[in-house]
Amino acid sequence: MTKLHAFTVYYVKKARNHRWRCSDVTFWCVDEHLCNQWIQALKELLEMQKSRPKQLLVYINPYGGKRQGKRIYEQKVAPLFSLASISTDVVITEHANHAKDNLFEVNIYKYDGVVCVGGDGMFSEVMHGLIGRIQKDSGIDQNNPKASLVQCNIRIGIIPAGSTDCICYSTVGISDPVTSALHIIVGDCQPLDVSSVHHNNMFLKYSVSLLGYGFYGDILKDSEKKRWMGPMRYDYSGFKTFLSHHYYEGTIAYQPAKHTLGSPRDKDSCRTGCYICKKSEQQLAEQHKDCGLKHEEGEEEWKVIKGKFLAINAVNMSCACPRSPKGLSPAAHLADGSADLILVRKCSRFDFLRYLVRHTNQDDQFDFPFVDVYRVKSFQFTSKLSEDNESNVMDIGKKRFGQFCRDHPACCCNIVNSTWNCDGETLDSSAIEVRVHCQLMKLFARGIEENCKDEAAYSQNSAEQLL
Ligand SMILES: CCCCCCCCCCCCC/C=C/[C@@H](O)[C@H](COP(=O)(O)O)NC(=O)CCCCCCCCCCCCCCC
Ligand SMILES: Nc1ncnc2c1ncn2[C@@H]1O[C@H](COP(=O)(O)OP(=O)(O)O)[C@@H](O)[C@H]1O
Ligand SMILES: [Ca+2]
Repeated sequence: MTKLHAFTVYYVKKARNHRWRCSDVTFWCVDEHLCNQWIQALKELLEMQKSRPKQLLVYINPYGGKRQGKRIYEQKVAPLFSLASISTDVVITEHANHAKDNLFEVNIYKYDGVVCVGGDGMFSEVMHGLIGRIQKDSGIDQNNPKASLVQCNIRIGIIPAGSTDCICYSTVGISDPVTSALHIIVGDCQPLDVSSVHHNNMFLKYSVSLLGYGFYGDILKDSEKKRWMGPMRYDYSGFKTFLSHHYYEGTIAYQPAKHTLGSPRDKDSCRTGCYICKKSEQQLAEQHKDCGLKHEEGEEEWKVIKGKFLAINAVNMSCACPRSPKGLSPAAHLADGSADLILVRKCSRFDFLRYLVRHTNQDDQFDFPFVDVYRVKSFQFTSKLSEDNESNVMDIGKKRFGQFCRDHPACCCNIVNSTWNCDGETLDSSAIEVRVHCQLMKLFARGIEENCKDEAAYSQNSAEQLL
């Protein structure tokens, strides 16, 4: 009988396992003026949310993971962005390094954030583009391993469409494109530690998830030849690498992270609004203030370990992913200015398997006599082979034996080098120097939220997050 007026509110609904969904509710009203007042008030409230992005630059890797990046973005993400009035410039990459190079050319400062659709490798590319561009614009030389890098305030959003998607999983709690899109829309912000990797005063790469030598380096190297297999390539190469059971000899020197409150053996992990990250960042800033710039990090205590290792893993975050929901170091922190250095010494195949299996269950993977874990702010690695080469102890017999071993990898010998797996990209050098830069960049995420047991709390919270 009477004409009804209406408006629809779209909001975030929290579902199980850290999944977010977009839901809507329509309000009806007979009074047109009242209806418009409500719409106006809601628009003004949204306008006040300054952390929400309005303009985004999007890079899509059409070949990542199961090659679904373009479809995922167009079908699941773009409609949400347009609902939230976010305007986008979309680049579908045509080759590796396209996104990275592009970030050095475009006016990045007009965007509120950069979104990458792909896996950890694609994220790494975008991160290198952004951090590299900011350093270039600020006149910082990335080749200087001691340079104090300029923080990047342009946030990166990850729409997972890759093979491992560990960075997304470890910062959101799930690899789900819709959940990640909603975190971008509500303007979440999660600072992230970044490690710089150098060799002989030459910048090689940045790393945020896994920097792995031995087991994970060998898996990556083998799996690159099997890209056609998609994400399965890692299981195939993982199995092969497990059987080959290579160990590598080398020396690690590290500086313990004294500013952090936590330890890698803690029972509690990094969660939204993490107190340990906040406190550790403050203490690090105070240390820097107290010591002034004259305090050289090189002067601080270094600990040295020599040995034969099946794997050397340095992680800036837990590295949780669907394959291992608790990750390589379950208590690692996203933004405490430290990395967890995990050393897995030579052991039997059976023991190594026991170690691997503990990544998938509740048992402690550090509780083995052949596994050590340290929280560090920097470390260096030199393989036995490069040490020998550098000191010119070139034994012809050893060289021949090295050749023999390359031809017969089943012999498990330790003469050849492995490669470093740096967030899913291989590094050219085996000798590296690594330094953690506290909170160098920011993501559109909020860390993993504490599991909410009470279902009612989900619906109560949901109303706060209007789109
Ligand atoms: C027996 C089962 C053991 C399962 C152990 C699983 C441990 C998984 C830890 C994964 C840490 C991942 C760290 C993240 C790395 C990514 O940055 C990086 C790049 O990702 P992107 O391709 O998306 O760009 N990904 C990777 O380097 C891949 C890591 C490979 C993980 C697969 C490991 C499978 C191991 C299978 C061993 C099988 C032993 C079987 C013995 C009978
Ligand atoms: N158009 C493209 N063609 C080929 N390689 C690309 C393209 N765009 C990005 N890449 C590269 O592909 C690599 C893997 O991408 P990623 O999205 O991480 O997929 P995956 O998780 O399957 O490894 C990255 O190193 C990236 O530089
Ligand atoms: Ca960290």
